[in-house]
Amino acid sequence: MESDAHISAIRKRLNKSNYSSDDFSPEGGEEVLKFKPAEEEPLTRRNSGETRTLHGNFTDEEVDLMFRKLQHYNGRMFDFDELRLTPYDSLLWNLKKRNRRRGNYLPAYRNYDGSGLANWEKFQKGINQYFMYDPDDPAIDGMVEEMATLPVIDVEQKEGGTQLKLIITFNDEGQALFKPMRFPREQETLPNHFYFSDYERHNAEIAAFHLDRVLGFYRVPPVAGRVFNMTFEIKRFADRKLAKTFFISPANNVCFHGSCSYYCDSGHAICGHPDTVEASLAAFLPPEKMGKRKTWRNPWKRSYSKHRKAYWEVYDDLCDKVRDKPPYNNGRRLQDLIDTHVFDFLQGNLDRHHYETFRDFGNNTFHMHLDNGRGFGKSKADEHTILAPLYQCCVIRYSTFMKLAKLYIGPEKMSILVKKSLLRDRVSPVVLDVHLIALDRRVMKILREVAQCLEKGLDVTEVIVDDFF
Ligand SMILES: Nc1ncnc2c1ncn2[C@@H]1O[C@H](COP(=O)(O)OP(=O)(O)OP(=O)(O)O)[C@@H](O)[C@H]1O
Ligand SMILES: [Mn+2]
Repeated sequence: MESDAHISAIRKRLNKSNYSSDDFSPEGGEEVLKFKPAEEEPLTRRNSGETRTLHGNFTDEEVDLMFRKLQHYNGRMFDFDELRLTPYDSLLWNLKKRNRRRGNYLPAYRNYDGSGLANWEKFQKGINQYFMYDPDDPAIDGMVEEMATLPVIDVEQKEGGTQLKLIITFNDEGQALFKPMRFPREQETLPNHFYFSDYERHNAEIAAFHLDRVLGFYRVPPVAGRVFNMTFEIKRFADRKLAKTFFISPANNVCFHGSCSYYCDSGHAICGHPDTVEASLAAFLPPEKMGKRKTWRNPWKRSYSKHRKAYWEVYDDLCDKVRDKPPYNNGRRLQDLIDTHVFDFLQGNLDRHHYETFRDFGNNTFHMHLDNGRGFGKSKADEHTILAPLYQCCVIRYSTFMKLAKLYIGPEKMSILVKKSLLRDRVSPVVLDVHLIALDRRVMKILREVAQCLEKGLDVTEVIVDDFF
């Protein structure tokens, strides 16, 4: 079925012109990016200001001292000289291969024959107890390409949730969750806006998928950007209720607003230019009957009120309670929760009120990172409190620590790796460089929190926990 579409997807993937790698010019062994001066804060200037490295040179004495102490403490686990020479991909591989546990797959897919499946079916079948997808599985890139290109055959509004979302069905019966572009990439979160009243960003959903992949987490369902023709690809397939919300704006653009509990009126419409709109498409997870999910309240959830603070914002002993109770009292889950917050700190996402796991996998499984639309909104400010679980528990997973340490030491930097990954998307540049540079700064800040935990005299093995994940 649809084998032509699959082959053409593969062909397109191999087409190097999709990767505008010309943007990268080697200089001094490090990849640097030329971009116009006058953009943002001064970064490392070279050649009298003409060329600047994409990444800021973020270093911190506390972090450097921590590395020296750790290397002295255990030169095998913390060999930072070796780490500098190890390519990031090799580090990911080395960390992964230490774990011999294979993990279960969703039992409902056991009898699905692998051959003849569409890529989206292979993705669903391939969901593992320890990862949402295998990055080396060609079905994953294939599915991403297909979400960006396959003809649409149906559009539905997704019920529930606060903002408009559509369920898009493609002609191979795969489905994706659609979030539209609301404003240009230059527009940052307004300083007086609460995170819970801010619009979601389609490009944050795309960037989160790539960031998660660079981190070697594989906990975000694949997301693709796509430019939609609102008339032919959305309105044409909409039911009466949705179709009725389409209109032509005074500027002669096609707009629609759908129906939902917050931003679904003509004052908050999604408008095309004149009839096309960018959107993010997240691969659909298996239906409940194939992969039942469990929703967990984040213990470090924010208050979602402009008047109240959450417990953890006032007291710093929440972790004492959390770490003694299931599911965080044994196994991987506390480290997973802290990974979630590391991930959110990097993107600047304050909106992680809940997270989900697959019931079939029990408690010994990864946290799904769905709903990342509220990150990448502020490039200059870092929301330190997103790291509260890290600095209140003083725990970080060893593999996560080593990945961040590598990206701190370089020469590969998170900004460059994420930028390269994002170049593959159709709506590239997915985020502006200022947001990528912020990633490097945040890597340093996470490590500084770890350094401060160690300086408290806590045992290294209690702070940097090696659970082999
Ligand atoms: N890729 C996906 N496949 C299937 N369901 C998904 C996917 N991503 C998210 N969902 C589900 O869709 C629901 C709403 O998604 P999301 O959280 O992005 O919307 P929201 O409007 O921000 O909701 P809320 O306001 O509750 O945060 C969630 O319950 C989630 O379980
Ligand atoms: Mn949400």
